[in-house]
Amino acid sequence: MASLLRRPQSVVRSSRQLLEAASLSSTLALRPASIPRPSYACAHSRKYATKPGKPNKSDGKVRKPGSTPAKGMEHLYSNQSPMSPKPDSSQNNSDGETKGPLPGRSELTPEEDQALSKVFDTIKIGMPKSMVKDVEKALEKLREQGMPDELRNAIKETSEEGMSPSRAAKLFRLVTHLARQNAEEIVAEKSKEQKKASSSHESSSESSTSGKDKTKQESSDGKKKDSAPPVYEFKLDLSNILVSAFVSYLLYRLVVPSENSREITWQEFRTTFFDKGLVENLVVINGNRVRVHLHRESVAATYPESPAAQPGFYYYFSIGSVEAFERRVDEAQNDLRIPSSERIPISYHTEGSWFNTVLAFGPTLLFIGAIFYLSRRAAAGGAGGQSGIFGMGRSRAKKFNHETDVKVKFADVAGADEAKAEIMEFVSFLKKPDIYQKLGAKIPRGAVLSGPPGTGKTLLAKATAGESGVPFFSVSGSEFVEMFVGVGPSRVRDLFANARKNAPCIIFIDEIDAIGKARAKQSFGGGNDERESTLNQILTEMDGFNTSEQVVVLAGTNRADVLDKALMRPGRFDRHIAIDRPTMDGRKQIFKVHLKNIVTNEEVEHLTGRLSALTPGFAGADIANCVNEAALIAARTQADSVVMQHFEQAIERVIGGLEKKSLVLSPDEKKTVAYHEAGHAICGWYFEYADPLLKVSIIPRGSGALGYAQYLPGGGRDEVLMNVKQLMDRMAMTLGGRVSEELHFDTVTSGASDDFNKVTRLATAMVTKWGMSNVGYIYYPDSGETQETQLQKPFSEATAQAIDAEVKRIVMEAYKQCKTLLEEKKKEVGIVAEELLSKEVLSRDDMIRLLGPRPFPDKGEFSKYFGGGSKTGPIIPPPGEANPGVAEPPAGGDLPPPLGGGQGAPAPTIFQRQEK
Ligand SMILES: Nc1ncnc2c1ncn2[C@@H]1O[C@H](COP(=O)(O)OP(=O)(O)OP(=O)(O)O)[C@@H](O)[C@H]1O
Repeated sequence: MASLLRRPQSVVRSSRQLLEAASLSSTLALRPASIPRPSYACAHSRKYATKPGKPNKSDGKVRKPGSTPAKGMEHLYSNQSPMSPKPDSSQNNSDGETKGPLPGRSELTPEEDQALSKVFDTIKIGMPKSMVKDVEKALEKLREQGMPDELRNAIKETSEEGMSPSRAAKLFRLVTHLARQNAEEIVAEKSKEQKKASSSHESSSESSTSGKDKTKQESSDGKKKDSAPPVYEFKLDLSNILVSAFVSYLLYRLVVPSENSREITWQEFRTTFFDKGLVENLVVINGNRVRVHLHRESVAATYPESPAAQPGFYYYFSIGSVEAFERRVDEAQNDLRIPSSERIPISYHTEGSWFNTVLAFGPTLLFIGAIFYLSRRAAAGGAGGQSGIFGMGRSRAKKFNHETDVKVKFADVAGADEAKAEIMEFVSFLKKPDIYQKLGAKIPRGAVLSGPPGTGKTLLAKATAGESGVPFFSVSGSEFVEMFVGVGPSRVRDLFANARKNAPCIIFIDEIDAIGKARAKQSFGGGNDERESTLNQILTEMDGFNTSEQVVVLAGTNRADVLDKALMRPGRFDRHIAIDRPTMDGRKQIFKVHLKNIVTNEEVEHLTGRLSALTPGFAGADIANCVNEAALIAARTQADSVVMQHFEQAIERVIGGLEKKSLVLSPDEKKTVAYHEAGHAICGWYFEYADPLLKVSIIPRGSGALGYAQYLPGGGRDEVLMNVKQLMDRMAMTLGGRVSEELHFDTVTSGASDDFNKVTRLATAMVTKWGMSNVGYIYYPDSGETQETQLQKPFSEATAQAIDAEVKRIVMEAYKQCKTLLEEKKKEVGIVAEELLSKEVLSRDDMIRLLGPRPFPDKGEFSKYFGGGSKTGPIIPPPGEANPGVAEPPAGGDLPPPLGGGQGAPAPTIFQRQEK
């Protein structure tokens, strides 16, 4: 014990901290853990102090009043344990107090006494006085009754041979026992004192009547004390001290390596111990370290102050190799002429600390643990363990519950009436399969919904699930593809297995082209095997359904043309539902759907009509975005409701891109842009078949557009066909910008490149696709349009030259047409350009004001929504348009092609800035 306590200062320090922490703890919940049982008993005895229970004199045991020990715990409070003192009358005085060490114990040695005092002194610093008293009492008790031999031996053993789990457990048991015994005695003493005090009290009250009142008062005080809730007072007893010190020591030993050894050099070893004959033997540990065992008595005599005199203390030194060490020891012994019979014995040991052992086996154990855990997880997941390692093969499909998640109904999908009608059949099949089955009809397996992005394919699939009230599994084609081989097919299997379990249900595979692309005839390098096997698995699964299984597979794609033929055959995706960009009426409906959530006071019919006329070529997603954008603009300007102007700004922004406030043009540049745009505007105004002009602007927008003129193709009608006259007028109008520059300036700029691109595309299409030239009635696909044209042109060199010549001729014709007009209308161009320079934006009403009404009647519903007296004035950009939170929309050049399946889109003529 002495050596244990004497050694590290830090043991003392840490034990003190532990005690302080325990004493400061105020919550009762924490106490049972930090306060050992004897203290708890103390508290209880105090509670009943005014009326103590009668101690059982017959067995001399001290017990908590009113309590009997629990079954099996009797020995805890008996004196029968091996460490308990045997009742011995010779050692008890009349008060029953013990004198001298108890049996099984021996007195503290002076060193132990000194070390303990040191520990207790440190503990006492800063402690409340009442506690200091207890600490002193505890030490006094230990001095009086001595240290149990068993404990002393265990400590000695530990300090000599090191700590081991069994020794730690033994020490802990012995120390706690000692502490408990000590506490019991203190409790007994206290109760005795209290008993004495109360009896003397009674006698004094009997003898003196004058003291009656006082006694009453005191007894009432006592009652008060009794009735008051028991307040626990922390008492520091020996058990606290010892247990805390011991726990601290254990912790300390675990964290800090043992200090009962010290490294020395060979020279020190030799001069201090070896040459003086103090070495008993040497132990080589692990071939790299030598532990020096000394003759303790001789060391104590030679160096009384040295720690080496203490048992369990060792010096050690490091060695390079065992051979070199042995040679050195031999040489040293030879020098000292030690006879071979008396030479110092050297033994060899291999030692490994717990920590090293754990460290050595740690990675292996971790690895085994990880494998075990992952294999269990893999086994647990997936159908029949098919999910593969780490659950990788499990399907990533999200399951939407029809009751909670899928709230979409067909009413939410506007404008896709044909597609809705087609898909409705699936709904009735899922709802009432009997109608079909009783007639022997086989139900379609699935449908591919194809169309441009944002046209509502996913929405339609969700609506199908919502209407039929079945679960909906949504997964993207790309989620099947992983870097591991076999994961794709495994996920497909899992998805279909899940779907079968949840039948009737709908599986929706979005972007199926990611896996459903036509399998290559010959594969270069075989890189697509995984994708193909995933596709094969889908084919197999879809074949595998029997006719009564109510699982419908819907797929969405933007590229139905690239899908594998096998996927589209009857029995798999039987139905092919094309969803195109909405028509004017469709857009109206979609606007109505999305306007439901918007606060606006505009008349809905007029608003939706005008907006749908303004947005040809917009898909449902674009419309949803426009409506939201308008609401954002309105919010930014702190308007109470969203008005037409906000919607138009939103559309303009989507078409033309974000306004570029930061781009400041020089006056010359601005003038060029104004005349360029005025050229377009005049052409649009005076060509009979040109698209009616909506707006001209010279505010820079988007990526590189310095100004633009916006037209309404087909006058707001959905144009299905375009004739040569319309095409020529459109091309001439597109060239109006450059021609105007030529006519008004002595040089031209690079701003017309986008116009030339459009004109060339139109002229080429007229020659190669629409049979409108001398080349003839031939269709030449664009390069890359089909697999064949990817590598070679579908026409000869001579035809190529002829095509070039024809394209050039058509463009030149359009140029001439434009030049003739603009030369004639040079004055009007000037008027519009100057107005543009002052106002920056001109609307149709401004044009009417400047040029008079357009000389040709407007087509379609144009005049209904854009006729004179339009409800809106020119669109003035709101202050601070720049909105960093909204993604920049595509530039005008990225708009849908001018002629895409009969849908003429409003490609504004854009004055392009030269890209560096
Ligand atoms: N016909 C429509 N009626 C109402 N809203 C629509 C319509 N079409 C599209 N939308 C809106 O556009 C959003 C996007 O549509 P959806 O995700 O269905 O497009 P998609 O065709 O699946 O696109 P992608 O091909 O890129 O996957 C919808 O959430 C909806 O707000």
